[in-house]
Amino acid sequence: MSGWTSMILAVIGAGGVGAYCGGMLSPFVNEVVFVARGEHLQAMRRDGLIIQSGLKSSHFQGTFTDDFKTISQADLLLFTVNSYQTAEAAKSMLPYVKPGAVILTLQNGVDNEEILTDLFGRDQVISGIAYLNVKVVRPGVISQENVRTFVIGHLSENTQKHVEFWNNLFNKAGLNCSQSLNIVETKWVKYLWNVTFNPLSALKMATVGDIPDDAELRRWAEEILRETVCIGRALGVDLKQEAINEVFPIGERVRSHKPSMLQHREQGKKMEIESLCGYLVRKAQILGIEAPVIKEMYNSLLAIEEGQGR
Ligand SMILES: NC(=O)C1=CN([C@@H]2O[C@H](COP(=O)(O)OP(=O)(O)OC[C@H]3O[C@@H](n4cnc5c(N)ncnc54)[C@H](OP(=O)(O)O)[C@@H]3O)[C@@H](O)[C@H]2O)C=CC1
Ligand SMILES: CC(C)(CO)C(=O)C(=O)O
Repeated sequence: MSGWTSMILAVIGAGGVGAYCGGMLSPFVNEVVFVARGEHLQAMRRDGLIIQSGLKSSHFQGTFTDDFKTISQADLLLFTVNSYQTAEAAKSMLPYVKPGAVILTLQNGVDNEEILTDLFGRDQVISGIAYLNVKVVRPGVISQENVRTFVIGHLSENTQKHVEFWNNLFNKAGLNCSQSLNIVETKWVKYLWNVTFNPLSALKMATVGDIPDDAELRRWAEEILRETVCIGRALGVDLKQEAINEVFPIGERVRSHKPSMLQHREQGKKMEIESLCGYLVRKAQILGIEAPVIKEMYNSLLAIEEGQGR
């Protein structure tokens, strides 16, 4: 791969995570194409992208578009749509991704990689985790608070050089990034946490700290964790006991946090139910594993979303 400064970066889904990363990376590449839509796109076209971080507000320019043809010259593609949008966005970009371009997904969940590699092959996709707290506060404006840490890794050894490239680019832009030699396992460790806390918090409108404080909610969370570990291990993921033991202590450190699923419910937005619960329900069924609590979460959350008119 040539130097960063000659590279074109396309952000597929320039909402919170995508626009934040695209903006931060923009001084270090030749051009950034931000793929977005709706009012958020209109605002960025009119006023550029604004990122608010603490008291600082920064302004970024780029190509703002909803036309996937515009990504055809991109060398690097950052894939940051919500997981329920993955299949549709990936199919829309498929005809325009040039040979040799590398796609990095920073989405939550563990099912997006499967969809992307089915379409693009394992040598064109790498995976990562964003430990971030960003959101679109109003069209064209992203807020970022506290952490900004990333871990990325290959899905095929042939792409390790691309991982090193992205890792250097992120660090150059001040986005603390490290590499994992087993990104699937690293993603599952974050997934264990998300599955334990997000669905329950959305269902009960509870903060992270409310869950261990209530005996019944804690018992459910423990069951969800146990079922998820069972499914993960049956899928061949080496989930270590130390990582499992850390799930509740991490929850204690972020007691007042409202997981993204709860935030989405409160805002009347679609929740990542399929990626967090549906995926596990389907895998459990294929593997012949009992997962009654996850199944219950899944059905209850779908009913809530249905009730919201979706
Ligand atoms: N926000 C955070 O702090 C973190 C989020 N994540 C994960 O990152 C992923 C993205 O989250 P986040 O950035 O918050 O989500 P956002 O909803 O803010 O961003 C996704 C963006 O992609 C756009 N989009 C989706 N499909 C298309 C399409 N076909 N064409 C054009 N634009 C499209 C959406 O538009 P529209 O709104 O119109 O659908 C939206 O603007 C999720 O998996 C999330 O769990 C991970 C860590 C932290
Ligand atoms: C890590 C954390 C808590 C960051 O918001 C998250 O992934 C979520 O809320 O879904």
